[in-house]
Amino acid sequence: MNESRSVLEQTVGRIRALDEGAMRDAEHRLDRLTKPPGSLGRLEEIARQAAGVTGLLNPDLSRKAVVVMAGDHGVCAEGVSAFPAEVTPQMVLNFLNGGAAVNVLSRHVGADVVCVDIGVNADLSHPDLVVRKVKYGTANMASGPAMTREEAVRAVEAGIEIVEGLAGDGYRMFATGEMGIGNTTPSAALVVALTGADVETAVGRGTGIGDEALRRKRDVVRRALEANRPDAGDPIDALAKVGGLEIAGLVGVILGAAANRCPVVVDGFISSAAALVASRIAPLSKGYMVPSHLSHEQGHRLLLEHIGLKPILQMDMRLGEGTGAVMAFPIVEAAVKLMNEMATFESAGVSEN
Ligand SMILES: Cc1cc2ncn([C@H]3O[C@H](COP(=O)(O)O)[C@@H](O)[C@H]3O)c2cc1C
Ligand SMILES: O=C(O)c1cccnc1
Repeated sequence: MNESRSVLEQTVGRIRALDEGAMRDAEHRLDRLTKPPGSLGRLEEIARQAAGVTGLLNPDLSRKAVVVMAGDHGVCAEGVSAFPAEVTPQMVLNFLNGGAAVNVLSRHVGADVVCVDIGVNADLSHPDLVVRKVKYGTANMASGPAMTREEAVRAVEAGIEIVEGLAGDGYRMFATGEMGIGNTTPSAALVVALTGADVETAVGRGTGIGDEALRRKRDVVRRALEANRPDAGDPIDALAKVGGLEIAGLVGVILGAAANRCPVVVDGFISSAAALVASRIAPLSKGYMVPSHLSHEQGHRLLLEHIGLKPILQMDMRLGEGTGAVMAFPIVEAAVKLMNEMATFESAGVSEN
């Protein structure tokens, strides 16, 4: 029976609810620590979540990777970004040479950057580049589907397989990152298609477009939804018609992390659009998501509220690449350390009340 199920179906089938017993043990432990109950705020919530995700009170999350999915977008032809599409392959080389913001932050926190060509519109080669190219960029969604359903599933499965490989190599915590000029446009289209949000709220300035381009971008999203009529009840249909290859790859990263009982830290607007799709494909995957920051991108607040994720940081960042997610890695590790290394009232001889 199992052989006939796709990698995606098998992966979704492996995702379990968080470990209630481990979360109860975590709560009990947190309440014994030398502090007023609840006084470590979100750090306590994160520690409890880490226990539920891994099934362990003291998981070692020190091996961590940000998976940066790169892909191009046919919709760039409509003038929706402040930058030209050539920047996508140029930035991929920058990631591989260690010079992008996500590289600096990853070195700072001890994380590895895994850069994946899942749909860049150029032939790139580098010993560290993971090539899982589904096609040379999406088609222009303003006039037809960005990709076929089969292509979308292949991109999701590439993300799953990359995380499976990394988990096999001992990685225990993941972050979502992306690079793809134009990708705030499909991200916003997915938000509108799957949440019913209005275009004015969901579509923002991305890399920093002016008022005229913003009007054009909103019109492009309306045209894409009109031309493709994505099915709000079918997340893969929406992903294929108005999504992107790197967004699909990140859906796979999130589902793969959840199936492997690893926390996955979700970056900004584009990554959260992937998280929305993942949560619709596999509602249980939500428990494995750790929100990182509230992006400056306009639609992000609504998107996170819709998924039910409360951002940890608010730094007015709007870069993507996984930068906000990587910044949150040490917070997750700190939460776990507090739960395990602090003295309890008993062990320290501190009076409780
Ligand atoms: C040099 C540069 C580096 C980036 N790193 C991430 N992005 C971010 O900007 C893009 C999305 O914005 P839009 O939809 O407006 O094109 C994505 O590639 C995203 O990762 C960058 C953009 C630029 C220009
Ligand atoms: O929030 C993000 O991830 C984002 C916002 C604007 C441009 N690129 C990325």
